[in-house]
Amino acid sequence: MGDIVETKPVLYSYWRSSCSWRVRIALNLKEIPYDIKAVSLIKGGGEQHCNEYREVNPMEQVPSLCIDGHTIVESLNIMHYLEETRPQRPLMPQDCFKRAKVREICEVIASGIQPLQNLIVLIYVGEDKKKEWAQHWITRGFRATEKLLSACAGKYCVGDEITLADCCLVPQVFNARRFHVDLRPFPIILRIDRELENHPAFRAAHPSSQPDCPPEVAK
Ligand SMILES: O=C(O)/C=C\C(=O)CC(=O)CC(=O)O
Repeated sequence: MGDIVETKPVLYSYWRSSCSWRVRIALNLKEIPYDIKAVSLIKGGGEQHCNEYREVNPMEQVPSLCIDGHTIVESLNIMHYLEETRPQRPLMPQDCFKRAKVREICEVIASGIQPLQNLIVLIYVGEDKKKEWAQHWITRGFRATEKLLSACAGKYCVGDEITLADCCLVPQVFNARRFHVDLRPFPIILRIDRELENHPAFRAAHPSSQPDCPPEVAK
């Protein structure tokens, strides 16, 4: 035994946060055991805004991951760190062009869609307009995603292996349904989502399987 104490990673997570969900999928796929510290984004105006959590994540958002003695924020960054430090069950292809395709889908979702329908943005947009707003930006982004997937999808987003792109896609489809986006124009997105819905790593990461999921919503 050395004097390094291996502690389990801790994920600051909220059951319904699509960005926390991406990281939960990646951790599960790589079979990395972790503990969850639930941060309620709604209780008392949001626990993410309290002083203690701002020290963890100055953006006052989830997820944050404490791992290897460090705290890391931003979901894509966390997933790439996991990929670089835990090469088991790779979530990036070997081929450079395919890697670019994975990052492309991830960016379209994580930069081009999700931030526009994020809780802080919807609060700013206001109760009256928020549904139409979210539908507009998700539909616009999914049009691009569907087009990109038509060139690179196999069984999953990029080829026939599960990648970080799939970790981003599935939670965004859930959000689209939450805002009643018409998904019929997006058959490839729907097919990949269906392909993954019963995968154990995806099921275990689902909002309804989370310790902080309200009992009336949990399955
Ligand atoms: O209404 C709530 O329960 C509060 C927050 C969320 O679900 C999460 C988000 O707004 C961001 C997202 O996951 O895209």
